[in-house]
Amino acid sequence: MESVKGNLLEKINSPADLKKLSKSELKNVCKELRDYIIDVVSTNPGHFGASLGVVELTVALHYVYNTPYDQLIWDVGHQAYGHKILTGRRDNFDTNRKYKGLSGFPKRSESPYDAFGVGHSSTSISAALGMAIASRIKNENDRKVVAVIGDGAMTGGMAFEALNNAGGENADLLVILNDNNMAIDPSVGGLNKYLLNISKSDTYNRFKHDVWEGLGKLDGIGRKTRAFIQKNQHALKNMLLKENNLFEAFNFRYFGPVDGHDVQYLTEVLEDLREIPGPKLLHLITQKGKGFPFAEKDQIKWHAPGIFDKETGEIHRCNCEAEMAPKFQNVFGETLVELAEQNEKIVGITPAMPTGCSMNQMIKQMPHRAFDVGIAEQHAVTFSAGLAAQGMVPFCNIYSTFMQRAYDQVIHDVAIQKLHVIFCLDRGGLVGEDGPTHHGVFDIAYMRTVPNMIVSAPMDEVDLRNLMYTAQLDENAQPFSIRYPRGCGIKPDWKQAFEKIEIGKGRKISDGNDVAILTIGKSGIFALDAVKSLASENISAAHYDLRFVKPLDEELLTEVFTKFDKVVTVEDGAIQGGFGSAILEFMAAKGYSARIKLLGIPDHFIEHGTTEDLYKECGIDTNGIKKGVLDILGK
Ligand SMILES: Cc1ncc(C[n+]2csc(CCOP(=O)(O)OP(=O)(O)O)c2C)c(N)n1
Ligand SMILES: CC(=O)[C@@H](O)[C@H](O)COP(=O)(O)O
Ligand SMILES: [Mg+2]
Repeated sequence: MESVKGNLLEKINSPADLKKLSKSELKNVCKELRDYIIDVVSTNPGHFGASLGVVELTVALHYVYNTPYDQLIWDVGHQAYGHKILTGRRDNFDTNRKYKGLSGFPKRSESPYDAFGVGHSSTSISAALGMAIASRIKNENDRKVVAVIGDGAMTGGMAFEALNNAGGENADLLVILNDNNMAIDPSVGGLNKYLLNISKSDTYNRFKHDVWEGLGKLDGIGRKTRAFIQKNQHALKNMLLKENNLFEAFNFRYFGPVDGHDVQYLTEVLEDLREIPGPKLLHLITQKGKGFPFAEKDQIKWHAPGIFDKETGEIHRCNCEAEMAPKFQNVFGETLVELAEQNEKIVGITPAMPTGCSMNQMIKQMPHRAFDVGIAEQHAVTFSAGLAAQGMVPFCNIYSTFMQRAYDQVIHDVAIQKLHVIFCLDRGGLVGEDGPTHHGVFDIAYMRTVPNMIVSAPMDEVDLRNLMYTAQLDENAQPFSIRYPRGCGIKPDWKQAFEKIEIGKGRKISDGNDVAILTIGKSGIFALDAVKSLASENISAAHYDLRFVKPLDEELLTEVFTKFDKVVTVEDGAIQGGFGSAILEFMAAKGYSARIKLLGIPDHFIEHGTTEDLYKECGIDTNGIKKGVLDILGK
């Protein structure tokens, strides 16, 4: 447990303690809080740069607002470590993201200060509006609600749906746009250009700053005049900027841009804004990684760096890379470039995860054929459909969990029209410390129900490459999904010549007589070891890697159900409607009868922890598979 340095933070067990301090002490609180976040995250890895960027905002918000009565919603929530530390979780913050420890994101069940559970982007304004309207209905007129949303999250369509509705309702809420010109990678799109223009517009800012500073020197009258300016600043801005402010077009009063690292100034601004009714947007300019030079300098790497040395900035590499087994994402990234070099119709699309999915390689080498569309999964899918409708072959890479956002677009815009879009669902399966908001465990079920969709999952990196190669062939011009896990595979020698895979074809990995183990995707790797362990107990288990969930390899399954009357299926995915369900459907349709055990994710949300902890909890690791076989054999 890292010890808190300095004597202010160690006395803050809730925002009530913070409020006892004078404004002049807040700067020191920020320093201690920032140092504590650096200390803990350097040894207990998690999201990093984002929390450092909102230290001052976090202190100012809990100083001015009456949390938890006033409600504070953090968009995505990866920047809420300071919020957690100030709201009674300082002493157990070292359990952040650990199995049975604190969640890495705000979570209603964890604290009354966590007004809304987050993890997926762009939800905060909608949730805040719901709370504001509820307060209005309940006549809780003194209750305030604040949504803190980043410039990246603001590119999510849902944010604009909420702005529109909030403006129409004339709801009393404050949206704080935390603009650091970064998502995980640099922010993209027209909104980014617009925000840069506002932030850099000298005319307005110079006037604003000079007048504001001048007024600051006059206490009483200064405050009142400042409040007057704030109340009427949109007219002032229009006059000076002679342009309609995007947010005011949604009937929001726009305030800013304001320095997000001046805690005293921020506190005063928030005190004024708290008393102004109606929809308001405060535009803050912050720096991701603020106060930690390595993170300020390389904001992408320090979004979630892993374990690091806080003195030298050296980041420890994850084990698998040390063992030279590549990450699945890197195999995807390199293979995509290789295929694009030989097929000029190939284009790449990622909704704001170029580094996360390794499409940054294609973006760098072929900038006219690879697109980061912002945090906009629904748009990414239909943008891909448009590309395919004109003969391109889009590789649309979306994390399995984030693809949940775009399910209708997959059906309505791609599958019904049977367009040749290749969905690469990275992070398929349990992802570990990000927990239930990020586990990609529903994609097998949700993709296999879609007509015209080919659903596949490689067991290793060689098969990932060959599935990608197969998917882009003209003969397979239809919707195609390939799901693969976070982290590393098992094949250091993965870079082999492409081999076409027959659609729907699975493979027998090893023969056996007592039981058949059927796996899909990375679960097959655990089955390899389970078969060996069972053999040492004289149990002969056959292992089949089905490779496709749809279409199923009916020839292989006929062999299985002809030979075996005991079958175990394994998937890193929801059992309900998943791979095992597909096998049951096959059995029923063909009239086979066998004892069958389905191993996978049970019908509840799996919390956070290491993937080892979680695979064990779900019984889909080597020991879990072995136990499943022993159970079905009655041993
Ligand atoms: C729907 C969805 N898509 C993608 C992500 C992955 N993601 C997490 S944080 C982030 C960038 C957020 O940028 P911003 O809102 O500006 O916050 P910052 O990190 O700059 O503080 C992304 C793309 C997500 N959490 N949710
Ligand atoms: C907060 C968020 O949604 C992303 O930062 C996500 O945690 C990235 O996941 P990976 O670390 O698997 O890329
Ligand atoms: Mg940002």
